[in-house]
Amino acid sequence: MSLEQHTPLMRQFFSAKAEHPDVLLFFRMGDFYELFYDDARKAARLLDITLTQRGNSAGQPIPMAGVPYHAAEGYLARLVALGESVAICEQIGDPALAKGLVERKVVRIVTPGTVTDEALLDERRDTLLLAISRIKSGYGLAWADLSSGRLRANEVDGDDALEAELARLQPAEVLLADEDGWPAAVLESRGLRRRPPWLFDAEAGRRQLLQFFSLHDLTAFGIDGKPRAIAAAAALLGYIEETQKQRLPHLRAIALEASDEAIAMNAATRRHLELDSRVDGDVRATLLGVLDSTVSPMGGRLLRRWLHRPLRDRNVVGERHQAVSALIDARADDLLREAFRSLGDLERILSRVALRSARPRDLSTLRDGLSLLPSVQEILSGLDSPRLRVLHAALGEHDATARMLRAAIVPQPPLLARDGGTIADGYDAELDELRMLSTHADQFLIDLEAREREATGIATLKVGYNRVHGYFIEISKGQSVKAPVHYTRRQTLTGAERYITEELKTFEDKVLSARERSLSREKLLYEGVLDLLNEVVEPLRHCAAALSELDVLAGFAERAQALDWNMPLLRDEPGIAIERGRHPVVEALRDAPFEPNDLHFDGDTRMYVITGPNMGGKSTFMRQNALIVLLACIGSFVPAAKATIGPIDRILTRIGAGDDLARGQSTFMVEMSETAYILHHATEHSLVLMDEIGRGTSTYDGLALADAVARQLAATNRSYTLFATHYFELTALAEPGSGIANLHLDAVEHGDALVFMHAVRPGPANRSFGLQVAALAGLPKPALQQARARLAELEAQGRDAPAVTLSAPALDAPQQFGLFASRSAALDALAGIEPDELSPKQALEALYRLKSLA
Ligand SMILES: Nc1ncnc2c1ncn2[C@@H]1O[C@H](COP(=O)(O)OP(=O)(O)OP(=O)(O)O)[C@@H](O)[C@H]1O
Repeated sequence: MSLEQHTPLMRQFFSAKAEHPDVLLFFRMGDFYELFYDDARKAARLLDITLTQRGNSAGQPIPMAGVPYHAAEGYLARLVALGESVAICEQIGDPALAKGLVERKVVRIVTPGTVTDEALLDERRDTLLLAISRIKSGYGLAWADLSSGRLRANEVDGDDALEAELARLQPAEVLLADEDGWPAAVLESRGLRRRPPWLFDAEAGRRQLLQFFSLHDLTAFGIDGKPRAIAAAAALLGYIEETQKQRLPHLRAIALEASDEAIAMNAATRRHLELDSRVDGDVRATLLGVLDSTVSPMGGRLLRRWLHRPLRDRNVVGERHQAVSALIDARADDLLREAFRSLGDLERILSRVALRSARPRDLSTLRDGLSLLPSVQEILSGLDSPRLRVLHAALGEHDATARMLRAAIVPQPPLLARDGGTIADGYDAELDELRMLSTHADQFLIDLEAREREATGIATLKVGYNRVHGYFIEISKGQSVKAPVHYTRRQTLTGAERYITEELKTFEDKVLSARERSLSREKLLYEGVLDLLNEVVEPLRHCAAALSELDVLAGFAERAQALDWNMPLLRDEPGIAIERGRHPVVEALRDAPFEPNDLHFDGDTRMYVITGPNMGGKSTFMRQNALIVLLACIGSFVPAAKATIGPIDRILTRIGAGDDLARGQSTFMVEMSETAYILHHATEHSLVLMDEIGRGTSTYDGLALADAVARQLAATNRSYTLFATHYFELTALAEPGSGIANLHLDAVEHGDALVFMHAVRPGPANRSFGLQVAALAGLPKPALQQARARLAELEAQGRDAPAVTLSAPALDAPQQFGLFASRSAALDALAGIEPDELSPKQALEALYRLKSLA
C-alpha cells in the first residue's frame, strides 16, 4: 500500500516509525501519546490498556492505543522494566499557530539502559548499558551508567569470563553486533539489542572516541592498545548519542576496570553465595541484605558495586578497614549517618544538572546536601585515617554554591518548574516586581468589587475570574437591569450576567502579562542556576563520590558494632586463618545463637574434607568462610573473632542449587561443567568450595569423580579447598603429606530427637544420621522402620566386607565397597533409579518396591 493513500497525519507517523522500526513509538497527539498498528497491539498487551481503532487510513481502520501525557512516566517505567524501548515523538510547533498539520519529531528514545529520569530508575541499583565487542575469542566490554556519568571498559578472554562480567554488572540493556555465535549467557541477557556489526570496529571506534572526548590520544584512559575495549566503547557511545539526542557533558572520561584487580567470581559463585539475590527472591536473606545499612541511595549503589568487586590490592582494602576502625573509635559513624539522613541522591541529581533535566526538588535536595558539608567536615576533622583524610579533602569547599542555592530556591519548591514558584523572593528584582503585580491583584479586585457595589447599589455584585473568559463582574439576572452602561456584556449564564469594564480589562492585561512574564523570567533564572551549577559540577561530583564512600564506610562501622564483627587482617603471606567465624546471614536470621567455627589453611593444609549429617551445618560452614574472605576484601569488618587472610585471586564454588533446573540443563551436567570450570581456573591463591559433588549420578561414578576432583584440587591446583561430601570413603584422602585433612560436624540423639552440634571438629564423622534426618523431615513411620531394618542388614554385611580404602585400585573394584558388598535384585533395581527424576511420592513407592525385593 503506498504512503500517499494514507492521511497526512498517518504519513507523519509512518515517517517517524520508519526511523525507529524496532522500538515502540509514542506519538504525541494533544494530551495523549498514541501508538498505532503493531505498536498499539504490543502496548495494549504489555500495559493492559485498551486497543481501539482510529478512523480509516488507506481504507482500513487503524489499531490504536494511547496513554495520557501526564501519566506517561508510569507507563514508560513499566515498559522499560520489561526491557522495551520507546521513541518519544513530540509536537514541535505550536498547534495554535501551525498551518495544517503540526510538526512532530522524535526528541529522545527511552531505553532500559539509558534512562535518567528519577521515576524510571531503581534507587539502590545501577542502571547499566553494556556494549560487547568480539574479536577472535576475546571480548571487549564497555558500560555506562548515564544517571551518574560513569563510563567503564574492560577486556576479557573466553566465554566464562564474559559470563562472569555479565553476572557482576547485571546490565539493564546489552548491545552486541548482529551476528551469530554469541554464547548463551549473552543471549539470555535482559534488554538485548542487536546493532550493525560495523559499529563495533576498533579503528573507526578509536577515532570516534577521540572526537567524543575531544582528545588526541587515549593513553590517559588506559584503553590505548585495547582494541576490543575501544570497539565496545565506540558502539556504546554511538548508541547513547543516537538515543539521547542531546549533549552529554557528564560523560567526560572512560576508565579501564581491569579484571586482575579484583577477586574473580564467576556467575555460579555469585549465585551460590547469594550476594544480593536468592532463588526465592528474599533479598533480606542475602549478604547485601544484612550488610547494607547505608543511608543514601548513592551509598547503597556503591556498596553493591563493592560487594560484586572485592579487591586484591591489600593497601586499598586495608585503608578501608582503618577508616572503619577510626570511625568506630571516634564514635563518628552515628554522627555521619545522622547527617546523611537528609543527603539525597546527589550523584544522580548532578547528572541531571549536567543534562539540564534537574527538577526544582533536585536543586533543593542539592542545596540541603551541600549545607551538611560543614558538619560532615567537622566530624571528620582530626580522625586518624589516610582514607578518611583523602575523602575529607575530596568533599571540597562548596559554600558559595550552597549560598547561591539558598538564595535562589524557595525552601520547598514545587514538583515542576513550569508552573513557577521555584525561585525565591529576593533573588531577582525583576521577578519580585512581576510577582508583586500578580499578588497585588487580589487586593485590587477586592477594592474594585467594593467600589462597584457601592456605585451600582447591587450588594450581590461579584468580581471573579475564569480561565476562558478572564476577569468579569457578575450580576444576578434579577439585578442585571441595574448594570451601568459602561459595563460590556461578556457572558450570559442561566442565573447571571457577566460584564467587563475598561478598568478591569486594563488590569487584566497587566496582570496576565505579569504572570506570563514572571514565568518566563523564572525559567530564565532557573536556567541561570543550572549554568552556575554546571560551572562547578566536576568538584560537586567528587564531593558526591566522597559522600557515597563515607556512607558505605559509616555503614560498615555501624554493622561491625551492631553485629559484633571485627577487623580482618590482610597480609602478603599465603594462608587463611579464621577464628570463631560465623555465617552473617544465617546468624542474622536465626533466633538461637550461632555456633562459631574456626578455619586454618596454611602452606601445609590445603584441603579439608568435611563430613557430617545432613543439616549438620556443612554448607553453612563452607559459605561462611567464603563470605568472610569476601567481606574482608571489600573493606568491611567480618563476623569472626579474628581473620587473617593472605592473597586471594578467586572464589570458586560448586554448590548444588535448585535454580539449575530452571536453566534447562540436567543437574549433573551443570554440576560437571561448574566443576570443570573450577579445575581449569583454580590456582594456589583460590578459595574453592565443593559441596556434595558427584551426587547427581550413580554412586560409583559419583564417588570416582569426587575422588578424582578432590585429588586434582589438592595436588595440582593446590587451592584452598573446602570439600563437603557424603562419601565417607573420601575421608581416607587425608594421608600424611597429602595436604588434606578431615573436619566433621556432629549430631547427638536424645531419644527420638536429634540435636545438631554445628561445631566443626577435626577428623572424619563416624555416622550420617540420614534416617534421623529423614524422620525430622516427616517420612512416614512404616517407611522409616523398614529403612532402619535394611540399614542394620547392610551394616552387618558391610562389616564382613573388606575395609574401604581409597587408593585408586579401590575405585576400579567397586565390589569392595562395604555398602554394596553383596549384590541383589534390590540393588539392581536401585541402580535403575534416577533420584533426580522422582517426585517424593514416586520415591516412596520406589522404596516400598525395593523393600519387597530385599
Ligand atoms: N554454626 C551454626 N550454628 C547454628 N546453626 C547452624 C550452624 N550451621 C548451620 N546451622 C543451622 O543448620 C541448618 C543446616 O545447615 P546446613 O545447610 O549448612 O547443613 P548441611 O550439613 O550442609 O546439610 P545438607 O547436607 O543436608 O546440605 C542451617 O540452616 C542453620 O539454620
